[in-house]
Amino acid sequence: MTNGQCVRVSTGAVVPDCADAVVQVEDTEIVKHDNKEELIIKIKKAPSRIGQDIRKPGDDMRKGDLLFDVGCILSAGEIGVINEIGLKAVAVYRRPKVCVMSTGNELVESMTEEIPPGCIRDSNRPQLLALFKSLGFKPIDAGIAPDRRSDLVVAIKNAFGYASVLVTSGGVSMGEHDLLKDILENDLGFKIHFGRVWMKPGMPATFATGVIGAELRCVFALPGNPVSSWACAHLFAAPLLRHLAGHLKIYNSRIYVKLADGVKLGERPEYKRAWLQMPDRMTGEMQDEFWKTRQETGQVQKEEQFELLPIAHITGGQLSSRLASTIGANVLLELPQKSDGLAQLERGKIVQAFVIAPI
Ligand SMILES: Nc1nc2c(c(=O)[nH]1)N[C@H]1C(S)=C(S)[C@@H](COP(=O)(O)OP(=O)(O)OC[C@H]3O[C@@H](n4cnc5c(N)ncnc54)[C@H](O)[C@@H]3O)O[C@H]1N2
Ligand code: MOO
Repeated sequence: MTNGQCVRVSTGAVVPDCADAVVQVEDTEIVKHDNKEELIIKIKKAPSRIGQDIRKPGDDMRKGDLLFDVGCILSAGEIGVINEIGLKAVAVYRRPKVCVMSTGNELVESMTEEIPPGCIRDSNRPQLLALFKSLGFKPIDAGIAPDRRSDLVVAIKNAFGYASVLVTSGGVSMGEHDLLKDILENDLGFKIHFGRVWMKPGMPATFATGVIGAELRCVFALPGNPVSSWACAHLFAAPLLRHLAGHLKIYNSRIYVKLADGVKLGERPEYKRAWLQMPDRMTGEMQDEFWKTRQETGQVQKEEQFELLPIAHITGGQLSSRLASTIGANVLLELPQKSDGLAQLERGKIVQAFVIAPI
């Protein structure tokens, strides 16, 4: 190629050394050709600068750039980059294993056709197994154990043959069959770090650690009420598992949301299940102001000024037994307990919420 000449290149192809800009084919016109090759090309729109549409080696990343920080999650994009640069091996954390066990004489396998009087289907184990799997951990089904000391001791010891973290549900409140805490402390010699939390649902949530087979073991003994075990798994068990998986950010993201309806406050701080409705688009006037502020100050104004906060709809009845209140929920609203001056929150009030599922 010399002055006044050009060649056709495809996107991504090598540009000849002597060329210093690329013109898009739609900005050119063939003036003359001999049925095999273009002979004269008219450039309708001249390149605006030297180097136009040429990517130089090192434009995407340079030697010495830090691409992945310790504790980062290898999602689709990161895996793409690993392959793009031909990295043959990366050091990763092992997915933590977690055993899930239901306890209770009243429980039967969920697929049982005829449920004997006084029995119920075990829904906690399948929901907790599903939750841990969806979060990227390796859940192990440790079955149903009856409320009998000797059986529970054997079942817990067995579970620790498969994983160092055990999540149980049921048997942690005040009933005569609620043996878990006593067994952990007295039969297994575990230390109970907390055994009651001032929250709803999940007040009897228990966390204990101990040594079995020369290894540190952790137990979350969660309340049997299905929503209680579900909420405590999100709030307590998932952060520990994320920590073991090497995540730097172990807690669920917290965001501000606006209540779609007024809500009465309870005796305990409460995590209500809710789904988020994204607010309507900004009006034209709001948009003008939004962009003007951004241009002038480089700052985005507080979102609530633009009515941009998501609106939280509580998912019907919030009894700890009503597992259907988890259907479609993507946040846990953090509501304070009622106090002398505050018995309810009005519609439109802004509260904080833990994100528990894609919004
Ligand atoms: N006297 C008191 N009673 C209760 C208290 C209290 O402080 N004093 N706390 C209440 C709270 S809060 C909760 S939460 C529950 C938790 O009790 P447990 O953890 O001992 O759970 P269970 O009694 O075993 O079960 C409660 C409830 O949930 C059902 N359940 C249990 N496991 C499953 C399962 N795998 N799948 C589906 N449903 C399950 C069980 O049948 C009971 O109906 O205690 C309150 N009581
Ligand atoms: O705290 Mo319990 O979990 O209300 O039902």
